[in-house]
Amino acid sequence: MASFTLSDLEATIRERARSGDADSWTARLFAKGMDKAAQKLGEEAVETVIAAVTKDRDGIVSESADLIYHLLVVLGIANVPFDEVLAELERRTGQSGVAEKASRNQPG
Ligand SMILES: N=c1c2ncn([C@@H]3O[C@H](COP(=O)(O)OP(=O)(O)OP(=O)(O)O)[C@@H](O)[C@H]3O)c2ncn1[C@@H]1O[C@H](COP(=O)(O)O)[C@@H](O)[C@H]1O
Repeated sequence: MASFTLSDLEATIRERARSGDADSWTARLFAKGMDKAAQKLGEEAVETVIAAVTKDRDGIVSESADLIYHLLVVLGIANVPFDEVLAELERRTGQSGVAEKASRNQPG
């Protein structure tokens, strides 16, 4: 079980973004802004999908790591703390996804 948490990664991203270092991928993405960061997030999502459908297990692990990192960068640029996403996930516990979807599709 990894001891590294998404909070650790979020803190690193915040620190690297502030650093403005030219050799920091994070700082470069923050400098380029949301459009570029969101584009990278989309690319990593597609690469994760490709790894999944081709049953490339190592690829799924590696592309998921890229995907999650870039999601945290996008959240950082949007000033959304990851804790807010966790709170939303917590709010959803206890309700099945199927029931939630059905409740959204009620007429009126
Ligand atoms: N987890 C990551 C992480 N995952 C992916 N990446 C970078 O994201 C970039 C993705 O670029 P590309 O799309 O060109 O790479 P690719 O997806 O392999 O694409 P292909 O070349 O395969 O098409 C690469 O430069 C990766 O190094 C990351 N960069 C940083 N981090 C974390 O952020 C920390 C700070 O990094 P810096 O900001 O670079 O100091 C690091 O110590 C890590 O903990």
